[in-house]
Amino acid sequence: MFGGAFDPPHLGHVALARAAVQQLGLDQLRVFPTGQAWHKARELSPPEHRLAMARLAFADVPHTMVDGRELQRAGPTYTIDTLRELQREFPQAQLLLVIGADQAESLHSWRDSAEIARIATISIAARARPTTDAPPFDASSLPPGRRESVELPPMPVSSTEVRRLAGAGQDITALVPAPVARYIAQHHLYPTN
Ligand SMILES: Nc1ncnc2c1ncn2[C@@H]1O[C@H](COP(=O)(O)OP(=O)(O)OP(=O)(O)O)[C@@H](O)[C@H]1O
Ligand SMILES: O=C(O)c1ccc[n+]([C@@H]2O[C@H](COP(=O)([O-])O)[C@@H](O)[C@H]2O)c1
Repeated sequence: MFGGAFDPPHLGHVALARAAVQQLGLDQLRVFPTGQAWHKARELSPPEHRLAMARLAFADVPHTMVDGRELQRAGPTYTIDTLRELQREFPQAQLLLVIGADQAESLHSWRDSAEIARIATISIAARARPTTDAPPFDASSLPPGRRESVELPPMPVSSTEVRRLAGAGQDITALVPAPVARYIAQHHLYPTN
């Protein structure tokens, strides 16, 4: 399971997905665009756009599919709900939760985080800090459970930066897959405020 707002999906997400499939030997990676992100201050772009962009972004990643169920669920999105559904659907499967190091730092505050860590192997990818003088991400508060690491060269890209550049009318083609850049332009997403 790899969840995110994907507003928009960028090359860091795609590199992380590829590395996770390869390094963790996954039979399948399911990408879940978040429905209502209770933990984000800003309102996310409409679900249909984030779903369409995720499908474009991850189309060429082996063993990977986009699963839109969190977008259809009423109320705030909780990862534990999705993991419980996956457990019921695939009772024989070993479940892994793929997250960036920034999310690993706050996972202890997610709903039912101890149960998340019991159900799924927490698989953490390194993530560059927004500024070079900031301390490294700290995953010491993770609840007990199985762990994996996903090696990823630091990719200093974020959806925030893509939105900022797009809003300023600047080139985003080095930061997002080409079909996503075209989609953003066609649908006039992220206009300047
Ligand atoms: N550059 C990156 N390197 C490693 N992991 C990343 C990177 N960008 C995002 N992730 C991980 O991908 C998942 C989904 O991230 P999300 O969709 O929130 O992107 P974001 O770039 O952090 O967005 P925003 O800037 O809007 O907060 C999270 O687990 C996050 O840690
Ligand atoms: O379940 C929770 O309480 C919870 C709290 C924060 C984040 N998450 C999930 O973590 C994933 C990455 O979140 P984000 O903020 O990096 O887009 C995404 O799938 C979110 O739904 C989940």
